Amino acid sequence: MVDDAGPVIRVDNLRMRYGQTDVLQDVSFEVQRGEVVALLGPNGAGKTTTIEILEGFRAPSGGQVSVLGVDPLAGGEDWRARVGVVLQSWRDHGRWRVHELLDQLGSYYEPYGTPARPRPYPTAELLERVGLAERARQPIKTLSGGQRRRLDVAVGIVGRPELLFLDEPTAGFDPVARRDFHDLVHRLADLEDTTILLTTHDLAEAEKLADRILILDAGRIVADGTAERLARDVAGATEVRWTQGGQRQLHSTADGTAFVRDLFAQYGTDITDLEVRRTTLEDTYLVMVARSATPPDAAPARLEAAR
Ligand SMILES: Nc1ncnc2c1ncn2[C@@H]1O[C@H](COP(=O)(O)OP(=O)(O)OP(=O)(O)O)[C@@H](O)[C@H]1O
Repeated sequence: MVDDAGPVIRVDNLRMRYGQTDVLQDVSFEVQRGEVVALLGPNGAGKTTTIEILEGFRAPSGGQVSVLGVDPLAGGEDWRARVGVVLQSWRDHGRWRVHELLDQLGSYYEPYGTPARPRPYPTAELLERVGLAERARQPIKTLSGGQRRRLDVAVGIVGRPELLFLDEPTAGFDPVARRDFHDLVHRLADLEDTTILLTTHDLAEAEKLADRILILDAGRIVADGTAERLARDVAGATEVRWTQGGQRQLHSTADGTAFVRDLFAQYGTDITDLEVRRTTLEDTYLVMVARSATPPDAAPARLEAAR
């Protein structure tokens, strides 16, 4: 029985152990319908393992997982048809033409179409969306690395999924392909109400795409919130730099505008070389990951705040 009322993803105290090594330890989070969530973390943090468990490709060692109201290990064909997965590059079927692969995979979704969610995505429209329209008749093995990755994205969304897992989707994309992909994600989320969980090492990309950020480090969730909230928690959301009396000054604050107003009210023309910069997700991420590596009794890591 599929439950559409609750969160699309619910993870409670998820644990994963390979041999003697705990790879995930008490991981808990939820993803609501229509949310775009970025799962970030250093190499080996457990991101792919988490996603593979949510996709039903791996059995966890402990805890509860529910995806679209179903335990992924027990998900049937109708459940799988609602979930899109962008895996590592599509290496089989190299002799097939691009459109043939999408036509073939798309036909599998036909019985699962509804008036509100026609399935599959028409191949021509899909190829247009992922920027492969001109490659439709080309054999897959002749595509470049970035073009294959675009095809991977097309394969992931051909069934017009309600929930889409993207594991490092833009690895190998050129800047134009990356921007097109960002437009596509916004379109899927805004127009098709697709819930998206993605991993990426590109923090600017995560900041641009995600409604919410989860940071996983050494198998534990160390942060969960919007990029703005995490920035405010770690330091001020804004960094203000200026020169006064020949000295360079730096201050982190939650409200850059109010701070700058006060600064000018107090010191007026003594202030020169003013720069106001929002704390980026990269700043926040680096502090969060450094903090989680710090022993509990040591002083917490903080962004530098002079003044
Ligand atoms: N099948 C397996 N058997 C044993 N250990 C594994 C297996 N799969 C993954 N691991 C280990 O689990 C840990 C987490 O791996 P995972 O691939 O989930 O990390 P990740 O966060 O996706 O990393 P990356 O950013 O490098 O892709 C790593 O230490 C990895 O070596």
